[in-house]
Amino acid sequence: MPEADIAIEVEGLAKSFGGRSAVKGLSLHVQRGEIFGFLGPNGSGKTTSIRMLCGLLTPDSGRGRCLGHDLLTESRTIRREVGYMTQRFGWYEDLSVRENLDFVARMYEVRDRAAKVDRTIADLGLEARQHQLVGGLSGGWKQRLALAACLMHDPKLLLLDEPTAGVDPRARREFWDQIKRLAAGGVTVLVSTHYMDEAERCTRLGYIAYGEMLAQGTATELLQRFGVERLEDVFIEVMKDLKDLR
Ligand SMILES: Nc1ncnc2c1ncn2[C@@H]1O[C@H](COP(=O)(O)OP(=O)(O)OP(=O)(O)O)[C@@H](O)[C@H]1O
Repeated sequence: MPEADIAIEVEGLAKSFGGRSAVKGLSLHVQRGEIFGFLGPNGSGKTTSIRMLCGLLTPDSGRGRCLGHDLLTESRTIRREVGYMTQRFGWYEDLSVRENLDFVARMYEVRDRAAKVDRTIADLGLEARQHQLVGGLSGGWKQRLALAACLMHDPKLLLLDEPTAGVDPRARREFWDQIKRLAAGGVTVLVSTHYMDEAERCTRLGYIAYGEMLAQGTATELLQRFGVERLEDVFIEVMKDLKDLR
């Protein structure tokens, strides 16, 4: 596969905190334009993995590349080129929608900043509320704004950590429509989720528990491999295998 077609290729990434292992040897290959879903119980290492992939956390061991840049030596470049949406959106609640977006655009040194902020506000349909404080927006709007903000510098790789937690079904559907459009345009997406209907929308899935990637594949492959009909049952089977191994 030509290198340009691979967005993420990492081998054996590991990270411990205070002697406790959070991620144990994560290996992952994600092709450009894929939507890769991270599934796993709370505390299984999804956020830690995502932070290593976007250059925010240095792995204790392992190696690899994101968007062709070395994870260990070019983490600054990676940080500038990926869009990372955290579980908590991290808005300045006492600044307006426009001020928040302008801040993000400055941080990423977006060219034609004012025009980009204007376009983002128009795309969101938030013209009438651009001067409203973010603290007064609903959860659904904050989430839309968060996605728009992490797209301002036109990243080729999006890392989304439980991006739809706590938003209503309609907002989730709109969110996923946008993700599909972005992926069709060549953006690679890695998304962690606890929702099985979202897992079904991913091109491939990885199940993580206790810091280990226990199974990977398309939804169809995983259902066949474990002889079950629903993705949540794959999860149960994966956890059973884990118990047998311990
Ligand atoms: N900065 C940190 N300092 C100490 N321990 C940490 C830190 N970050 C994560 N951990 C620990 O590492 C483990 C993995 O956490 P992580 O947040 O990566 O899991 P997760 O799969 O994203 O969980 P969730 O679904 O709840 O978000 C947990 O035991 C967590 O307490």
